Order: sequence, then structure tokens, then C-alpha cells
Amino acid sequence: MAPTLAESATDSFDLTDFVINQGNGVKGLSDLGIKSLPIQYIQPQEALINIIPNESIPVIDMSNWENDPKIAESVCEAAERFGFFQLVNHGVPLEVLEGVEDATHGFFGLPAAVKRTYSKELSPSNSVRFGTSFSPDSEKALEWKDYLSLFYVSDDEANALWPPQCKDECLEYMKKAEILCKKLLTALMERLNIKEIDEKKESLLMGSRRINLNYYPRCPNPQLTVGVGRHSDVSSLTFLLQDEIGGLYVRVNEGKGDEDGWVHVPPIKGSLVINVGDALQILSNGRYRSVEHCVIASGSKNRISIPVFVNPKPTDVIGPLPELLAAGEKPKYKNILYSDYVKHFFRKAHDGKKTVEFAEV
Ligand SMILES: CC(C)(COP(=O)(O)OP(=O)(O)OC[C@H]1O[C@@H](n2cnc3c(N)ncnc32)[C@H](O)[C@@H]1OP(=O)(O)O)[C@@H](O)C(=O)NCCC(=O)NCCSC(=O)/C=C/c1ccc(O)cc1
Ligand SMILES: O=C(O)CCC(=O)C(=O)O
Ligand SMILES: [Fe+2]
Repeated sequence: MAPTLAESATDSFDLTDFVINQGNGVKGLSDLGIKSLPIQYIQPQEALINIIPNESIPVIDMSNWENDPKIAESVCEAAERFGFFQLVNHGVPLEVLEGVEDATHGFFGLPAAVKRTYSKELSPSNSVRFGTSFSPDSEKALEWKDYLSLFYVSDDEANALWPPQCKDECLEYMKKAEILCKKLLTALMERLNIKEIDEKKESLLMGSRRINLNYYPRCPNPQLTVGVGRHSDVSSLTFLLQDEIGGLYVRVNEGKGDEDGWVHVPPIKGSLVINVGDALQILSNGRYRSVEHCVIASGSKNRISIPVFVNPKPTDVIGPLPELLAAGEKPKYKNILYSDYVKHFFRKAHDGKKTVEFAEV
């Protein structure tokens, strides 16, 4: 039986066992109606961010993409300057977005005992993992987030192993996002004078995919914790669907003259938030920027978000693209096996932009 509130306030309540081992997650804690944040979730002061109210990341309308080259230009400029932008009229149908949102609520609404069967300990495959926080074994303070992470290997594998409550919707969203991804990557490569995405480049840029379903339940003291700590993604590009609650913040003006701080990414119905990940920063030799972001939980509502991470293949060696070096650029990054890079990211707590130092020359 779930512990009572009185029990949860005492040492007799084993939070790790309840949240992690039993599969209740932070959703389980929130559903208990706890009135204050357990100490394990209190983040150190430096995790808290300075919010800049009057700035924003670009919102780009893609409806005239085929005919108006200025749209591709805005995408490339946003990828260089902010590393983040929102897209509207991007071609992924609203029903597909709504379908995967409903499926996400369906999955997290399952009993803990069912979700737990997808945990690292019990899941029959490394491609499917239900968990809570990012890296609980290495974090000083936990994050207020549960997730399901699905690595795509094949349709057959997904059909056999992904949870039936969400597999069709996840596959559909991932596939539609891929069409959009090709368009964006073609434009981003053209800007680097790379006219053709051959097989090798296609693998480096979009050889693997992972879809995460993130659940951030209502939090009793959202200002003391984080939904996701500051990090950059290790993908090439991330396609993030967020619901109407809000809470995603992106770092702006880092190392520039203007005020360094964080801007909110306001939810826009039907839009997708796109961001550059470390792999594209490395491949483009720093031209496109993978930028820090974080999530602040809500004090009143449950929030979901669904990123599709488009990545190199785990077996690819990533480094600055040869065309850039042939044009005389000095490499800023070493060549590195992509799965080593990702393992390095997953084994430590979120730490801003530090992962990329692993690849710096
Ligand atoms: C190295 C991978 C990820 C796993 O390969 P594996 O052979 O199953 O390796 P391991 O089982 O040894 O996993 C390596 C470590 O990563 C951990 N891990 C294995 N998947 C996971 C998992 N989805 N979640 C969080 N730890 C994991 C796993 O627990 C393990 O840590 P540890 O147990 O401490 O040794 C492999 O699939 C790979 O190279 N994938 C490349 C494609 C890929 O997944 N790219 C990542 C895109 S994800 C991204 O950009 C951002 C993700 C993100 C996610 C959460 C955030 O809060 C913020 C951002
Ligand atoms: O929930 C969000 O808005 C962002 C989540 C995120 O940054 C991630 O999963 O990598
Ligand atoms: Fe992220």
C-alpha cells in the first residue's frame, strides 16, 4: 500500500525504494499529495537561473518553405545564433502530435508495477527504459521528472518491445519528424557549402533516433528543484513537442556583451521546438550551436514533453566534417566514437555544456 502523508514525512518512508525501485516515480510522490518537496530534490543554489523577461527565441513559419529561400536562411541563422527555434506549419500533422501526447498520458497513467517492467533492471532490452531523474546514481540532487526512453532499432523491434500503450503513436511522430529533419539538415548543410547529403553524411547526421516521453508532475515547491537540470542535448537535432503548460528555458547571450540569462520558450499549439545538439555542433566545427536549456516544474499542473533526438549512429566516428577542414578551418574537436560520447553524457549528472569538452581539441 502507498505510504500515508504522515509516513512520508518521517524517516520510515524509504523514498528511493518508493520512487525508483517500486516504479512510482515522482508522479507517485505528487499523486500522494505531498505538501513539501523531499530533501533529495532540493537543488543547490547554482542550479537556479536568472530569467530574462523580454527576449525570445525565433518562431519560424515554414508554410512557404519550398518557394521562399529566406525561410531556410532564418533557420540557419537561428541555429547559428540561438541553437534553438520554434517552427509552425512544419508539416507534422496536428493529429500526430495530439496522438503522441494522449499516448504519453496513457503510458504514465499505468500502474507503477506495469511501468516498472520497463525499468533498467527489468526491461528485456536496452532500447526501452522507464526511469526517473536523469542519472540518480551520480546526481547530488534528483530531478523532478519521470521518463520513458525508446531507442529505435527497427519497426519489428519497436512492435515487439515498446509499450503497447504508446508504440504506434511514437513511431508515427518519429517518422513524421524525420521528414522535417531531412529538410532542415539539407538547408543547414547547404549553408556550409555541402550540397549533397550522401550515405555517410546521412548516417553522421541522422543515423539513429531516440524518442523520450517526459512527465513532470505538479510539484509542491517548484522553485527549489528542477524538472531537468541545465544541459545541452547530445543529438544532431532535437524535435521537441511540449504541451500547453510551459517551463522550458534556454540560455541566451552566453559569453556575449549582453546580459547572460535564460528565456522562456512559450508553448504554441501545434508548434515544434527545434534545437541543435552537440553532435551537430561538433560536425559543423562550432558553426551551429548546441545551447544549454533546462526545465522548471509547475506548481499547479502536470506537464509532458516529447523530444525526438536525431543522432549519428552509435558506431559512427564524429568530428568536424572534412569539407570544412578542406576549406581551411582549424578543427575545434577531435574525432570521437559517438557511443563513447553518449555514454560519457549519460554517466554523469547534468552539467551544462561540459559534455562537449570531452570532444574538444
Ligand atoms: C550508448 C547508448 C546510449 C546505450 O548503449 P548501450 O550499449 O545500451 O550502453 P549502456 O547500457 O552501457 O549504457 C551506457 C550508459 O548510459 C545509460 N543510459 C542508457 N540509456 C539511457 C537513457 N535512455 N537515459 C539515461 N541513461 C541511459 C546507461 O544506464 C549506462 O550508464 P551506467 O548504467 O551508469 O553505465 C547507445 O544506444 C548509443 O550510443 N546511442 C546513440 C544514440 C543516442 O541514444 N543518442 C542520445 C540522444 S539523447 C539526447 O540527445 C538527450 C537526451 C537527454 C535525456 C535526458 C535528459 O534529461 C536530457 C537529455
Ligand atoms: O521538457 C522539455 O521541455 C525539455 C526536455 C529536454 O530538454 C530533454 O529531454 O532533453
Ligand atoms: Fe534537452
